[in-house]
Amino acid sequence: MVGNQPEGNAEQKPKLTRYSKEAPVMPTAPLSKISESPLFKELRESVAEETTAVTFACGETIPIASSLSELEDMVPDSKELRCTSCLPIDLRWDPSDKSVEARRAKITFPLEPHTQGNLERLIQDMEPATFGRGGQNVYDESYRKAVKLDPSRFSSTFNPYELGIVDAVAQALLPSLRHSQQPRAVKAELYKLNIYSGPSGKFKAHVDTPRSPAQFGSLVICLPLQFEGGALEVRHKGKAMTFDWSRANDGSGDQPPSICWAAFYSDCEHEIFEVTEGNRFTLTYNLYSVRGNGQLGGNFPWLDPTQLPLYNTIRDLLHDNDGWGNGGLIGYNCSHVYPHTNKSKLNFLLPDNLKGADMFMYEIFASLGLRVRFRPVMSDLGRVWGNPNHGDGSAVLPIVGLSSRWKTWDRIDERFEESFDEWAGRNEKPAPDRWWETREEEEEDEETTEGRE
Ligand SMILES: O=C(O)CCC(=O)C(=O)O
Ligand SMILES: [Fe+2]
Repeated sequence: MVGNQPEGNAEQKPKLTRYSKEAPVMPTAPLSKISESPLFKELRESVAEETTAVTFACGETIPIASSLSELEDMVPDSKELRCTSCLPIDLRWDPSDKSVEARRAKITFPLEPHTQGNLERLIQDMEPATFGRGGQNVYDESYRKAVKLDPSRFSSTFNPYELGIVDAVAQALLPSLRHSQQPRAVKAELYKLNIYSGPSGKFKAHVDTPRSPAQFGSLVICLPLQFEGGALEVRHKGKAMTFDWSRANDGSGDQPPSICWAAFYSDCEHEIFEVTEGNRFTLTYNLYSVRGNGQLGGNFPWLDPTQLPLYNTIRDLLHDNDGWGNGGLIGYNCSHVYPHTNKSKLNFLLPDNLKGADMFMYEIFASLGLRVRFRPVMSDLGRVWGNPNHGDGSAVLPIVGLSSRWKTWDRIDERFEESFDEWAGRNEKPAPDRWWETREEEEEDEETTEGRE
């Protein structure tokens, strides 16, 4: 993300910094007076601190009442508008054996004792859960041991909207941006039913494959069944959040049976530790950023960037005239991954699909009148050639600010691959001279696609 200095008096008028056309190697930002200043040092340090402090995952536990009257009792104060409990959940599926009666292809959660046999039938009817590796769907029990069912084969009475889960996710992970043109909202789309069974069900560290550039996260709902182990750990920038739902939700302890849920940005690495016993039963949803329905209530939860800790630091830096001269560029490496391989989609969706700290930085820059643009920036190509295998075998393409594994995106934009090859000297064409760039002929386009200040 790049913020140009705002238009101001003649001295502060912005001017774009360019990299020399002759530069054949990876451009690095020229040191300027301003980038060496103590204020800039403070900014770098604060950004590093603040961006790791921003939330990347959230979750909750919702108790299940056995009946409508119990549900009413569980909410003693009628003024309590928040949805704090839910009713039992029915799940029905298409059995592989068509002669199976409908009542035998149905489970109610919390599990009714007479439906134990149905649970076993469901597991039999499910399919091995594959995952994407090197652009292909593979089944490898040493990496992922689970069974899954596609939504075309099951339906359930569970609805994450009714329980306020989607609203909670929107508030925690996708608050609306003041400087976007319209409010944004969250759409949750049912993706799979998964069962991780003991003794060795698991899903080792991975990043979910986004189904579209608008997908910003994943939602996992854990239904009440007895299991041991199987904690979900979500990681981002050296921090980890663990959601351990074993015992918590089957109602066998002091607590009522419950629904547990977690949502996280899709580029965050996560892992399901081994289920040692029982069945860990989850519904997964893809989360998309969509246009909101308006603000008729006048109570839309905008972010107020002026209240963010970094706001003052950046404002002071901009007002520090000594060093800016004819203006300049401030570069900020995004802390999450975006669909950087497709320039038109990147510009079309931004800033609406910005996540966590990136969204805060955008708001700060925009509220200070900076013109914000997004650029994929290459870095450290040696890592691509030197270490083609990373973790689960996928090649790593490091991009400053947009560090990503190839496998994260299903379709790699061909133009991007071509430029990448050119840049890396893999063919005869001259290497592109700039990645951290602004091209004169693109200026008009950018105004219409990105000029959202
Ligand atoms: O079941 C879970 O906790 C998460 C599942 C998961 O990571 C996935 O399906 O990609
Ligand atoms: Fe996942």
